[in-house]
Amino acid sequence: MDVKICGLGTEQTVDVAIASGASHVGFVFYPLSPRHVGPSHAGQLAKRAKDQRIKVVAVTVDAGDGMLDAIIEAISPDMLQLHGKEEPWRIDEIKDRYGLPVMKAISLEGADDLAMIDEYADVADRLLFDAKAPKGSALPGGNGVSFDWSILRDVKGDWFLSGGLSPENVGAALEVCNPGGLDVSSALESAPGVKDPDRIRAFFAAIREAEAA
Ligand SMILES: O=C(O)c1ccccc1N[C@@H]1O[C@H](COP(=O)(O)O)[C@@H](O)[C@H]1O
Repeated sequence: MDVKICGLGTEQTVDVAIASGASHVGFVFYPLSPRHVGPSHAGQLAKRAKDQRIKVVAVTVDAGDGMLDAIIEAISPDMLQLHGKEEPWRIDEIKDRYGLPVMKAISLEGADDLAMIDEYADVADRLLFDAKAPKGSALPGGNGVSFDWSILRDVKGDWFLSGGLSPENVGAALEVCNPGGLDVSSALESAPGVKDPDRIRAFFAAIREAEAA
């Protein structure tokens, strides 16, 4: 299973994520986020991951071409994660312009929201299901909020699950749905934006335990 550790900001935590088993590392380019990294620092972190053959994901929110140009120049990502309100036509445009795989985040609360899948399944290379942001949150993702995973029980495909995953609940999530990948951020932090190496290790230990059960 793919596992993406998102919102990394130091060489140490990039190394811990990779040593623990991450397939993907994510860098957040959204100034309102406590996990925001500037292109030059992200470039150094991304190089570290690429040297270890780990996929680098740039997380953006309704970014314009100028911002995407700068991110791609700085970190040469393997994938773009679009975590805003990007519509299908914009995803087509981004794919045409950059030739990179795109993962589109879809916010879910209840089964009615699954209709969004049809809208994006053909245009995005991968879908990522996240919880809807709480009212008033400045962030469209990275809120540490979960949703009812059972609505995904019959959803086919190689999608990523995210939204409030943690060492404590990832086993339960894997019992009720069948993602191709897991994406986690805020529950692995000791403070907003500060990843905790022990929490990263604990997340992978919990996945291994669930897979062995
Ligand atoms: O992590 C952020 O700060 C962030 C900001 C803007 C868009 C997306 C962001 N993170 C993504 O949110 C989900 C869920 O994170 P969490 O585990 O609930 O904290 C994940 O896909 C991150 O890539």
